[in-house]
Amino acid sequence: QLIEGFYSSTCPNAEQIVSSVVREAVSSDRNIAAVLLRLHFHDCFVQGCDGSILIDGSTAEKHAFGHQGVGGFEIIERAKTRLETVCQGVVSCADIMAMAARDAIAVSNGPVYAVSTGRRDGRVSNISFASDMPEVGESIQSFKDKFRQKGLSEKDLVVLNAAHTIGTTACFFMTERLYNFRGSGSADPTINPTFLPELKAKCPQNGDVNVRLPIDRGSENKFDSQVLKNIRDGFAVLQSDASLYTDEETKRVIDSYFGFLSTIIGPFFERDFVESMVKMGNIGVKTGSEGEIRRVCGAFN
Ligand code: HEM
Ligand SMILES: [Ca+2]
Ligand SMILES: [Ca+2]
Repeated sequence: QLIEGFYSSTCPNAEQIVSSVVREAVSSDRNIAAVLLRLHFHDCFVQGCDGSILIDGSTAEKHAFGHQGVGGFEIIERAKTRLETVCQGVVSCADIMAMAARDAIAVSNGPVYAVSTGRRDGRVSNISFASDMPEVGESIQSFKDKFRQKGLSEKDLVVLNAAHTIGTTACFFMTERLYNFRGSGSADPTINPTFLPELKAKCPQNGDVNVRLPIDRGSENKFDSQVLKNIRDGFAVLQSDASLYTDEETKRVIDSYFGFLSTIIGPFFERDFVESMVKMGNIGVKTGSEGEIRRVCGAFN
């Protein structure tokens, strides 16, 4: 139901406005690209891609534990404010996030693609509705189930997790993996032994959990398939990423991008990523007369 260029007559500059807001934000802080990409994912996984995550208030969804560390709200609001001055009440906050994620990928040297629009903003945002968010320490089976519930395959699971090719994580998400993996009292055995001391040095036990480290070692600002190589070689930073190589099915997906013929006949990571992003951007969308077009992204009308 979404279409490319939904705003081409009602707000012809919509995409350009979002893109310039994203570019400005990224030029003052590179990591904003990753933040915006993650924001769209977190929006889509709870109540669909409907802006539910943007609502302010103490009982709102954004405060759910599953959304820990999510940000970029002020960038979306800035784009919304500019859009309201040129086309009042036309562009949804849900679409702004989808466009911003697309632009964030592009500015990180990732694939450029047309984003479909026409999403409307939801009227529900509740702190207790975020249980669909996958959390870093869950099992691979649980990740498969949670993606499957959203209509996403094992391949989508792998390819979308490769969004971790850009961005950072707080040590907060590393503690269990480094010091008490699944209750073992020691580190995740899949961590390459040459990498473990490096990770432990960055995130010492009982150290500051707010310290951040790149998720894609050596390539955190570039949108590429390095993250999949890192996962294969034991250089995954997040436990959830590492778990993708502990399962036959998801392992096969990762390996498929490095096969002998993959550079010639595919599969091609960037093309597959776009395909999966488009699927993710369609989760539970509200269209037509459903929902509303918010005046500000942080509040219902
Ligand atoms: C099993 C699924 C996933 C899990 C468990 C997971 C977990 C995490 C965690 C723990 C972080 C660190 C957050 C922080 O410290 O602020 C993170 C960051 C990130 N995630 Fe995921 N993630 C998953 C899937 C995805 C997907 C599908 C996308 C997008 C398509 C995505 C995009 C990102 C990005 C771009 C960052 C970096 C954010 C930043 O630099 O602030 N993730 N993820
Ligand atoms: Ca949502
Ligand atoms: Ca990278």
